[in-house]
Amino acid sequence: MAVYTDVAADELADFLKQYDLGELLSYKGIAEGVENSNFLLHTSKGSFILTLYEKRVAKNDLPFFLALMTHLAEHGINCPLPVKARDGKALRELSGRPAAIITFLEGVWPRKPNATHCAGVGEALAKMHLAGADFAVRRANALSVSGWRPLFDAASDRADEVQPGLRAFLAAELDYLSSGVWPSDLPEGVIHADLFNDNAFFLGDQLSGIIDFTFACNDMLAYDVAICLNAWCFEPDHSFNVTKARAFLNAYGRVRKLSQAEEAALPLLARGAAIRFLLTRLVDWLNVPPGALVKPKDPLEYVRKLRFHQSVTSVRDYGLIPSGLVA
Ligand SMILES: Nc1ncnc2c1ncn2[C@@H]1O[C@H](COP(=O)(O)OP(=O)(O)O)[C@@H](O)[C@H]1O
Ligand SMILES: N[C@@H](CCOP(=O)(O)O)C(=O)O
Repeated sequence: MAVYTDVAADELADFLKQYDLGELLSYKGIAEGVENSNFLLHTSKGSFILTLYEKRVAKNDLPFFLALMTHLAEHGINCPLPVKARDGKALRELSGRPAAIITFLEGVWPRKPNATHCAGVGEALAKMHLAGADFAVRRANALSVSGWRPLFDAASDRADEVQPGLRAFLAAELDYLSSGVWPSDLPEGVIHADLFNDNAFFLGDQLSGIIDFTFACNDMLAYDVAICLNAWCFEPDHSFNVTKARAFLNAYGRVRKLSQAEEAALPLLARGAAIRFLLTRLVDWLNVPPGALVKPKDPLEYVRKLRFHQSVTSVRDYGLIPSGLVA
């Protein structure tokens, strides 16, 4: 459950007076997510999500996220829209945190994703990549290679408390990934960077929309593919599900074809994507703020994923026939 900052009812009612959203009927903290404090609001005009931006989000980046959601929604991507207050501004402050209200998206995220869900996400991710092509605002990825070392430094002293040998494992992988092997010449654009199953909503097997753009940034499009491969294509026992990977990658490729270079880089990008989430989870695991209603996510899940990608040599292992080869 993620509520780091609580909001009192009278404070919220006052806050809502700045909007044209009617009267507050009820609100509650949302028992999901780990990054920000989220509340579901019911007003006389409908349902909305209130987000109070916390820890990892730099205030300067918030206009990027809000403008991106608006841009994507205007380009046919089903995602929440920031709600503007009467003064025309969506970004405000509440309980000492930057805050915004966004529209409520119908659907539920899949607790047990199947290959059809994976295909839906592949298609949506590729459409998002195309829709972001003419988004003019830029935001560098603060959690790419150069951002991993500070996370490691923040957690390394206590890493072995979580799993013996974890510190050395992470140090070796970081050394490898920062030794000049990380790609720099693949197609770039706006990436979601956190399209996990709790950020993709479905009605039945049909994707109804995507949420949570608080890690969105400019980076390699194939890196976003690698993040999803990790998030969607492993089983609860941490084995890789090649059927789901094939469904995801083929659906992505039908909308935006991966180049040969992008395909070839996938194992490396998936290693990077694995260590990025391993490290943020590890830091969070070791630093739960006292009193916060949050269930930190398991960093060790990503150790197993990382080991899998270390053993991959070809996209065939992901269920793909390499481009340029006849089936
Ligand atoms: N626009 C939305 N419509 C419906 N539910 C939402 C919306 N945004 C967030 N939620 C709910 O809040 C939860 C946490 O939101 P999320 O943005 O993932 O959290 P965080 O800000 O911590 O990353 C989601 O899993 C979902 O249940
Ligand atoms: N997806 C991340 C955690 C942050 O995302 P949220 O949407 O759950 O707040 C992970 O799984 O480590």
